[in-house]
Amino acid sequence: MLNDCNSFPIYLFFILRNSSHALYFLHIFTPLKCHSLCSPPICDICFVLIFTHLYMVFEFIENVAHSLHSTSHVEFSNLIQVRTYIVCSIMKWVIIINVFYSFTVTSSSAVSAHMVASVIVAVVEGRGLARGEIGMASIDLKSPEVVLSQFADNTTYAKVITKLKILTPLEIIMSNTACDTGNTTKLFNLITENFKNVTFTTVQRKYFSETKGLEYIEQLCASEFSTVLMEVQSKYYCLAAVAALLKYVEFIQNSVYAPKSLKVRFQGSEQTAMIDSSSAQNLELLTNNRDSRNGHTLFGVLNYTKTPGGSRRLRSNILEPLLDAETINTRLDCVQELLQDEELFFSLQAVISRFLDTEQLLSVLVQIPKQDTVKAAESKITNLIYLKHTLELLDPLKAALRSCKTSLLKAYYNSLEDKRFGIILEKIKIVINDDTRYTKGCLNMRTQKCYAVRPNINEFLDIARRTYTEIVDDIAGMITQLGEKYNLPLKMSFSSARGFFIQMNAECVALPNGQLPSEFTKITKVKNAYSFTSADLIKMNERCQESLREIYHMTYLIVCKLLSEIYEHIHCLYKLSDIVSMLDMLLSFAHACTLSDYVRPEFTDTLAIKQGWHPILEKISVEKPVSNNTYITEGSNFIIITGPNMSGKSTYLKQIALCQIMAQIGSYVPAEYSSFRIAEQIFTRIGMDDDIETNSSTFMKEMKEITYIIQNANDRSLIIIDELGRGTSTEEGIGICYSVCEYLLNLKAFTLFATHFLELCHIDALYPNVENNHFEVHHVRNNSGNKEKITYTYILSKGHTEEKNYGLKAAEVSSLPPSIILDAKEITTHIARQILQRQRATPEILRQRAVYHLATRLVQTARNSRLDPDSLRIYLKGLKKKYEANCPMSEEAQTEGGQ
Ligand SMILES: Nc1ncnc2c1ncn2[C@@H]1O[C@H](COP(=O)(O)OP(=O)(O)OP(=O)(O)O)[C@@H](O)[C@H]1O
Repeated sequence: MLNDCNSFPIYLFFILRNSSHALYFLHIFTPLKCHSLCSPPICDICFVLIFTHLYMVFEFIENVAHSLHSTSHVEFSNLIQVRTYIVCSIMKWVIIINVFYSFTVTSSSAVSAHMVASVIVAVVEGRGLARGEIGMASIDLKSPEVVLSQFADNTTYAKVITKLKILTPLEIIMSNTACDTGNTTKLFNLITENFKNVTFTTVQRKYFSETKGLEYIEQLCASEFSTVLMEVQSKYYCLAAVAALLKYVEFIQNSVYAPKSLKVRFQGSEQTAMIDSSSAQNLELLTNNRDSRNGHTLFGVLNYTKTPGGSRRLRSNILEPLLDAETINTRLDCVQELLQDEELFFSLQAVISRFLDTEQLLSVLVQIPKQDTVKAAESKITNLIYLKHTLELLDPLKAALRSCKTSLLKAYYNSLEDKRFGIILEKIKIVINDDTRYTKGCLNMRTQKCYAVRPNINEFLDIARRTYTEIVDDIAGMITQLGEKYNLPLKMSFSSARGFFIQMNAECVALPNGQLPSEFTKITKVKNAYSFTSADLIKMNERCQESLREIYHMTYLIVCKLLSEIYEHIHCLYKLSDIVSMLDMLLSFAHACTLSDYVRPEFTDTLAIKQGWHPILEKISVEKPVSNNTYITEGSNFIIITGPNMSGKSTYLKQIALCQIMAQIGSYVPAEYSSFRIAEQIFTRIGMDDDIETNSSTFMKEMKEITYIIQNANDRSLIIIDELGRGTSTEEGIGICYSVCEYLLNLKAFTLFATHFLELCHIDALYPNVENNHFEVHHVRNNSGNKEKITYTYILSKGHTEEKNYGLKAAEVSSLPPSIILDAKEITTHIARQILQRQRATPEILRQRAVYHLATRLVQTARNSRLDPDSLRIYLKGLKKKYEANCPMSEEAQTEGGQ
């Protein structure tokens, strides 16, 4: 039964006296992690509790040691005693520092706290002939939305892995048949390999039942989203997955979802652009390759969101940009209006920043706990206060949106006119006090919860509250008396861990013997502030807790009744959370634009960027990056980019992909002008400089990535390839690059291909749709005139680079010893001479090559033109045969030319 913080039985409270002991106990004696909202292996609360307990133990020993010294006249120089005293003091401080550190870390990462994984995914694969057919269902524990998907995947299971990486799951569930002893499926192996840090759970195959899945959806799906039933009725695998998922979530959360309360959505892979996980990593969309903590990512550039929902939405949009130009333009219209109307921007931002996590709120509201624990009661009351707070923000939100002009903002305004919001608020106001509101600080919130329900609704509640008030007053009175007794400036304080305690500023107080009166216990001192308690105060705290538990229990019953009355209207909150997160994201886009001169993108058949720059580089560097132009059309859809090392090739390639993603999520773009063709997939193959793998595995990684691109690319893809073939020998590298290029040239995908193999540049002679571009560098001789220095312009120009041996030049700039560079130069010249000799050919071979290249080019032109390709091919084949009959090709030319 003890499987998580949320679900441990209530009797533990009594056995262990209070919840903190219970949590502590639970974490020590159960190896399972918390499933609620804390991350494995132990949640922050329990971490602090354990340290608090350790602290108390050491404090006790320290006090004993100290009192021995003062009372029994034992020499303090007694070695054991001194040691005990010192060790305990040190341990005490270590604990304080650790707890302090844990809080600092928690607060510093508060911005990203909502990014902590909270998604559980169930995956199932078809068997026999249906192998490769994948069903997936996921639920975010912070949001009551179930997302289903079903698709066919190939043997590399790239789609499943990509989808899972986008979801960043906390836990993955699969059927136990996927890993029968000694007989694991390929999908199982791939998932466990790729998600090493994710908890993996297998459940019996019988729970993957499509009939049960359909029943679940019929029961739980809110009527507004019930059309999903039509979509998924015959999608057996996603139904099977959702059955196992919901059963499992109910089990771990120890609660069931209220009927007709969940949003259920089917997500086909065709609505959003696909970005595979390694491309997302290469492009530094969410994590920076050098430092996973810093915000030098596309997310970091665009994230000025104020709510957790807004930030989650931005994250998911970056990973899955939109495909529909109309929807994107609707978003862009909003961003434009926000940029033009400053008042609208600031008033909207002010309201949005006051919203709490609406999705999480909904998620808790639609769950019915299986056991009525104090924690469950407290959480329901808190959430009702949050709900009131959220609904009270609707009027200011509507006021901010009232004068807006764009269709999306107007639609949002109209959605907020939904009468159900008013009905819910009215019902809440009948039961809950008008001045009950969400406030910061645990004592404030405790008071709000305690007095939330109006008086005269339940007379026992009123009596309990009076008792509670009297105890709190008694505590305050007792502390004042203690202050007067000892003539000390004592203050009453409260923390959720300690309850009420006493604080004193020691700055202007001279303590007799430098010590507090012996009546005070559990003394801690941080800077100049003493915190302590007394035996009486501890007793009063317990009485206070007791009466609070009663209050919570009675309030909970009233709140549950109220919630049962408003459940039927609660689905309008899905709409609200959608509106809030979307507005937050659009405001964030507008905010990013105000910090840098971005431009509104257009959507055409051409990728044209005038003076575009890299958005992340701009954030990192002091100076604005050098901007460049890009022009890719169907007629010239394959750009080869050359240039010396460090000239800016990779940066340029990434910049284009980032601009494309920004445009497709509805953001403005870092450029003077930009037009994009909607990309259905964005693929990148970019070598990582800090790859610690061996050369051979780097090569295998390259091959895997390129295979993935070849298998999945289509005419509407954007493909970025940087330094392919660098993990093997030059000849083989060129060979691989050449054949990959030829394959990709058959597609109308927009491809940018950066390479150091200058031999590839000649491919433009065969394919008219290939264009060569290069990065210019300048050579400057130093004062003595014998050493050359390269200056990088980062400017892209037409044609391929004329630079030779730039690797050697780059090496010269580095700290490689001059003798080695001299050797390298000699060897390079020798090899180059040998290659030249091998390449020398007779005039006849040269003539035949030229004719053959012409024929191939004609075929290519025919392929790219809109003429009837079959008749043209027959005509050209005839021509070729005729030519071969009259003038047979040499063996060399034939092998080179292929068919
Ligand atoms: N447009 C730019 N404006 C300013 N600085 C730039 C620009 N492009 C690149 N740089 C700087 O130059 C450095 C090297 O760029 P990059 O890695 O793109 O070169 P590269 O040609 O791909 O090098 P290599 O061939 O060795 O991989 C970057 O880290 C960046 O600091």
